[in-house]
Amino acid sequence: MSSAPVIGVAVLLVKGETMLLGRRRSSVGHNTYALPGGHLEFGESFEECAAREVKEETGLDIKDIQFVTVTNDVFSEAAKPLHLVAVFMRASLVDPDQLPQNIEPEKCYGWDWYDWKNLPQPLFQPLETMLKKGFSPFPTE
Ligand SMILES: Nc1ncnc2c1ncn2[C@H]1C[C@H](O)[C@@H](COP(=O)(O)OP(=O)(O)OP(=O)(O)O)O1
Ligand SMILES: [Mg+2]
Repeated sequence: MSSAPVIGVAVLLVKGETMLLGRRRSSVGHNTYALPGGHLEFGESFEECAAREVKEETGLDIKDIQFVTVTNDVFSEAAKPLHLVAVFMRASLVDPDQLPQNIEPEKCYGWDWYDWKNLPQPLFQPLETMLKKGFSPFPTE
């Protein structure tokens, strides 16, 4: 049986040459490194969802939230198959000195900043898909 596609919002939170990633503790993409993010709720804009999910998961306050790209992935081998449309938003910190907190430790092993050129593996599939499309948050590189 298949269910309707899910819309997720993923936030490329960029600080210098690094981005914020956490290792997932959720069933889909367990143990993979993912951006902060989650379900788009009824009536929300992508920008609102990005700010809310980052706040809920890390405590961080973000600004300059902009649409980047969208991915379309099917996790057919998952225990509960999932069709995920992920909307990628880029953002920066309101206060560059603010530290991420692991507010939902049951869903994430912890947040850290990773060098864009040396990302940890494995990455969550939508992020992998986005990178394969040739996207870079640091276009001057
Ligand atoms: N970084 C991400 N990249 C792509 N999709 C993501 C990302 N984070 C979450 N999603 C998608 C996949 C999930 O099916 C869905 C829900 O996110 P998930 O992190 O599993 O729960 P959540 O607790 O953050 O969201 P909610 O509270 O809305 O259930 O959103
Ligand atoms: Mg999440």
